[in-house]
Amino acid sequence: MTTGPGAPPEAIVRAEGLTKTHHGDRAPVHAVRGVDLTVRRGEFVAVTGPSGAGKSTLLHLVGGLERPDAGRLWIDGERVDGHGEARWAVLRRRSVGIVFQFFNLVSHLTVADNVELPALLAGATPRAARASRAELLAELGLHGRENALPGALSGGEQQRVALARALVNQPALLLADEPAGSLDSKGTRDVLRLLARFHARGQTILMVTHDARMASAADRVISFFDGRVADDAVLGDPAPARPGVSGVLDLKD
Ligand SMILES: Nc1ncnc2c1ncn2[C@@H]1O[C@H](COP(=O)(O)OP(=O)(O)OP(=O)(O)O)[C@@H](O)[C@H]1O
Repeated sequence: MTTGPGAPPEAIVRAEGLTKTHHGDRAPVHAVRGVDLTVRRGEFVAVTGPSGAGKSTLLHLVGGLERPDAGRLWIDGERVDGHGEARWAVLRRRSVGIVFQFFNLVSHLTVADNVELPALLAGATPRAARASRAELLAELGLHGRENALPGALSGGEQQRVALARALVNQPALLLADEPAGSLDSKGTRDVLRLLARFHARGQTILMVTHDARMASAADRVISFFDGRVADDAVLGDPAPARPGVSGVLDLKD
């Protein structure tokens, strides 16, 4: 696929008729009912909706954490709905970073190791993994915390480590499932600013959130209801990629 002036924006996510029914102890739950969705390169898309609407299931399908019962899915141009776990693991390492509400850091690994691990698994040399980790942690205001264990950090700091881990392989797509859902208002603001900053540099983001303030940081808000897209609204012109934006985030206020 091509990018460049005049080229149509690429679809990083394309889903057609995506369907997932959960079979738990009780009656089947039709969590995602034939969803069509396109997320283009550089977009920041928020998915909102009431509890139980199927938002997390949709995100899990797009990240390969759950498998669809029906429908077709492409990630960064690759047809993936038939992928098994091994191929998804490779795809996630290369192309999809995920941040969760409760961070999911490896508790017995240092901050540095948590961030370097996915780079090493993706085939980076130890030296390159260290360099990427150092750059990201500095950018996220975590310089000096490299040797800490996650349990010694605040929730906001842990989420910033999780963000560094998700971005260390420069994924085409960042998925975020309630990324500020367990943070206080300062932590929420920090995560918002970070997502906005990476988005301003061209990072494609698909985020599930209950929080209207979080959603308002996106270019586009999809309202999800009862397993379906109820509304799909573009909030403004998508922010153009600004490769020159850089600097250490001010996380003091
Ligand atoms: N593994 C599972 N087994 C059985 N039912 C499930 C499973 N995962 C989700 N569900 C059910 O599927 C429906 C959609 O859940 P999902 O978590 O996707 O919704 P959500 O919109 O993200 O909700 P919330 O905002 O509360 O996280 C809910 O009724 C939920 O109880």
